[in-house]
Amino acid sequence: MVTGGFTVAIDGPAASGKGTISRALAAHFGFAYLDTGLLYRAVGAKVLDGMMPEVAARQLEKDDLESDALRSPEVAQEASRVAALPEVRAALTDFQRSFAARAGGAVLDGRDIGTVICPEAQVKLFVTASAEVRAQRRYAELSGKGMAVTLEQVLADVLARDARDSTREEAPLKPAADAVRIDTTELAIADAVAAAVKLIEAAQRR
Ligand SMILES: Nc1ncnc2c1ncn2[C@@H]1O[C@H](COP(=O)(O)OP(=O)(O)O)[C@@H](O)[C@H]1O
Ligand SMILES: Nc1ccn([C@@H]2O[C@H](COP(=O)(O)OP(=O)(O)O)[C@@H](O)[C@H]2O)c(=O)n1
Repeated sequence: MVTGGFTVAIDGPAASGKGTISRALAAHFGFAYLDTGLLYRAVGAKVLDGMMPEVAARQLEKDDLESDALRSPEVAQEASRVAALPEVRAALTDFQRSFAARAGGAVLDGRDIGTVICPEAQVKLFVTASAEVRAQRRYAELSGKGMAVTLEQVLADVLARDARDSTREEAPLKPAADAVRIDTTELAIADAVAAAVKLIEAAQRR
C-alpha cells in the first residue's frame, strides 16, 4: 500500500544508473519522479549563456528543463561547477522538498537526496558502477542520440564531476549512513531494478 509522502532517495556518481532505476520505480509503483540533476544542468546551461548562477537558479522554470542540449558533457561540467555554490543549492531546495512530499509517493535522484534534501526518505539507494563502465554507457547513450562526443571526453567529464561533486563543502556526493548500495557494474538493468523494487516493497510493509 503506497501512502502519501513515501519518498525514495537515489544518489550516486555520474551515469551510474540512477535515472534508469528511478524511472522504472516510478512506473512500477506510480510514484512521481524528479531528476534533480536536470535542475543543476539547466542552471549550468544558463550560466554558459551568460547568466549569474544564483539568478538562474532562482528564476528556473519548467520549460528550462526540456532541452536535449542539457545532456552534453559541457553542460554537465558547468552543472557540477554551479552545484558547488551554496546559494544555487539553497535556491533549489524548497522545490525538491515539496516534490518529495507529494501524495502518492516520489522518487528523486541526485547527489544529496538521502543526505540533505530528504534525510527522512523511507528508502535510500546509493547506485555505483566503475568509472569505465559508466563512461562507456553514457558514451553509447549520447552518441546514440546523435551527439558528437568521444569516449575520452565522456570519461574525462565523469571523472572530473565525480571528483568535484565528492570533495565540495556543500552537500558533497556521499552515501547516507542508512543507504543501500547497488553496484550496477555487472548488473543488467532488469536485475538492478528488481533489487530496488524488493527494497521498496520491504519498506512499504514496515
Ligand atoms: N545496469 C545497467 N546495465 C547497462 N546499462 C545501464 C544500466 N543502468 C543504466 N544503464 C545505461 O547507462 C546510461 C546511464 O544511465 P542513467 O540511468 O542515465 O544514469 P544516471 O541517472 O546515474 O546518470 C543509460 O544509457 C542507461 O540506459
Ligand atoms: N542532487 C544533485 C543532482 C545533481 N547535482 C550536480 O549536477 C550535476 C549533473 O547531475 P546529473 O544527475 O544530471 O548527472 P548524471 O549522473 O546524469 O551524469 C552533477 O555532476 C552534480 O554536480 C548535484 O550537485 N546535486
